[in-house]
Parts: sequence; structure tokens; C-alpha cells
Amino acid sequence: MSQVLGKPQPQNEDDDDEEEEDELVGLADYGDGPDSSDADLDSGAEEGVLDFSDPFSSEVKPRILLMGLRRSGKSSIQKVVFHKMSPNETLFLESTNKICREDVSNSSFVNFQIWDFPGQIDFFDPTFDYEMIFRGTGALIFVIDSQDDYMEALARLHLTVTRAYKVNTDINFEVFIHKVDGLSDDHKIETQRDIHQRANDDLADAGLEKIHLSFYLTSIYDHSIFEAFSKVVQKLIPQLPTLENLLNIFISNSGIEKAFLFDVVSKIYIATDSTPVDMQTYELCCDMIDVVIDISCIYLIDYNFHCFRKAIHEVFEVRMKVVKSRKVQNRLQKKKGATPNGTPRVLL
Ligand SMILES: Nc1nc2c(ncn2[C@@H]2O[C@H](COP(=O)(O)OP(=O)(O)OP(=O)(O)O)[C@@H](O)[C@H]2O)c(=O)[nH]1
Repeated sequence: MSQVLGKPQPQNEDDDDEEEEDELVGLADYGDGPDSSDADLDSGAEEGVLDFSDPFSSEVKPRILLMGLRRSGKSSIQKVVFHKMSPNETLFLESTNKICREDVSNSSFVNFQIWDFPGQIDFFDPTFDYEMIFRGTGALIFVIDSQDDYMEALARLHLTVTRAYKVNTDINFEVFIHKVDGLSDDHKIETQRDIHQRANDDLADAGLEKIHLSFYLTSIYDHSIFEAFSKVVQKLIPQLPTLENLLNIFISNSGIEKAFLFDVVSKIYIATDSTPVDMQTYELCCDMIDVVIDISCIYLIDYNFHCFRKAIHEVFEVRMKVVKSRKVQNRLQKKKGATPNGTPRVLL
């Protein structure tokens, strides 16, 4: 069902690149963020806390900005997706008061920078060089807390998007309607419709209809945040059409029903074939990746790959039975590619 790719790059190369980059722009003395050690261990990421006046004009990696009002959930998103923090632990996150930059270099495709902005950032502060920041930006994620009154957030979204667009018309504007775990299904749809309408009306009133905003319903308490981040990252991968074609060829020649190319570390999917993505299949693959990560250390130490693979399949089958409802299993059984006993096929 899924081919899990995306090996971490050799650590030495990364280190070399990072040193070179820092020397070039004179940033060797940037302090590590509070979680830099975790970052290194968990995601191959490196983190730094920057001043507003950070002169990062020569960065070549695509830059993803996380913006939004205070407590909207920006840092939680970053920690859950890229540091495997459990959602409940985010309750104890402190407010961000400086721009935090993180290099994510998990593979040749997942290779970008994330900048987490403090909620109270002031675009009119003369020391805040927003032109420099937006110039090198590939995607701007604006996080709106759907459980809160979002009028102020919408005004802020409008200001942010119009400022950014003036500097760089190539930015992808991504709006995360976040914390939807607290909303009923009807309320989710209504909130999305309302935010979509108001945000686009504001742009139209300013004569900026040509700015395209993409909307996602997200929560750190389920897979929606990983799916949304996957879509954001995919837009920054120039090889995406080629990868999709390869996956199309792969499924048509193998009889496999759905293929994802995953970044194992973050559970972002870099590409998939052109059949529609079914959330339950994606969740199943994410669960599978968790299992692989949980037990790989035990078996890889033994260099016994056959045992490892067998164990993965066994654990996966048990998990399928426990976690998935009978309804989901029945649906999967009926689909092409199911093994005779009804368990979906997984390739390792
Ligand atoms: N229910 C729910 N709570 C969330 C979600 N994401 C984040 N939170 C909570 O929202 C609160 C604020 O999260 P932060 O990540 O600190 O927010 P922030 O936008 O980085 O805040 P600033 O650093 O002040 O700008 C925390 O208590 C999180 O646990 C979510 O998807 N659902």
C-alpha cells in the first residue's frame, strides 16, 4: 500500500552545509532554541532563535512562515509535526516571543526552513524587516483559532497577506482553520464557509481578488494537521508532477491500490498517485509508520531485517484489529489489493 522512503541525509553533510551557510551570512553565533537537542535527535532539524533584524537574505531553502494571533496554535503545530511532541504536551508550551527558525532537512524533498512568529508581531515596527522575510518565502501559513472569535484574526490575515503579496507575488497563502477538534461536523463546515467568504470578500474589497488563499481544517489531535502540512510542502517541491507520474506507474504495474511517498520522520507525504486521498488510508499508513519507528530500533540492532519485517506485519495486523472499526475493515476488505484474509497489503 505504501512505499516508505525518505532516508535522512548523512549527518556530516548537513553539518558541513550548515557551517558553510552560517559562515557566509555571519550567523555562527546564533543561539540554539530551547529544544535544539530534541530537534537534532527527533527530526534532523536545527533550530535557532532570531532577532527581528536577522539578515537572512541569502537563504536558498524554501521558507515556510507560521503566522497568526497569539495562542492560535502555531508552535504546537510545529512541535507536533516536526518534533513528535504529543498533543497534550502542547498545553505547557510557553508563548513565543521571538521569531524561531528551524531547518528541516529530513530528505532531499523535505528540505526547508520553518519560521515560527510570535503572535504579537508588529509589521509597522521599523526594526522588523518584513520585506527581507517575505522575499524568500515559499509558503505563509496563517493559523486561525476556530474555537475563538475570529474577527481579529481575519483582519490580521488580510493585513499579513496584502503586505506579503506586495513584496512577493509567488508566496502560497495557506490558511489553517485550527483547533477544529472542538467543533461539531456541521459547525466545522459552517466555520470554513464563513472564514473563506469573509477573507475573500476583504481581498475583493481591496481589489486583490487575484490573491489565492487555500483553506484547511486542522487539529493537532488527529491526522488533519499532517495532511494539511503535506499539501503545503508538496506545493514547494518542483519534482511533484514527476513523482506523481512514477507513483501512477508503480500502482498500475503492481496492483497496489494506493501509494504514498512518505517522509517517515514527520509523516508528511511528499507525493501520492493521482487517485483521491482517502483520509482513513492515510491514517493507516501513519499508524504503520509509528509502528515501524517504535520497533525498528530493537530489530535493526540485531541486523535481522527478516524478523523486523515479520514483526512489523504482525504488529500491524493486531493494530488493525484493535484500532480500526469493523466498518473500516470491511471496506478495506472489499477493495482491490486486499490479501485473502482481508488485511491490506503493506510494502516495506
Ligand atoms: N483543542 C486544541 N488546542 C490546541 C490545538 N493546537 C494548539 N492548541 C492549544 O493552543 C494553545 C496555544 O498553543 P501555542 O502553540 O502555544 O500557540 P501559539 O500560536 O504558538 O502562541 P504564541 O506563541 O503566543 O503566538 C496551547 O494550549 C495548545 O495546547 C488544537 O489543534 N486543538
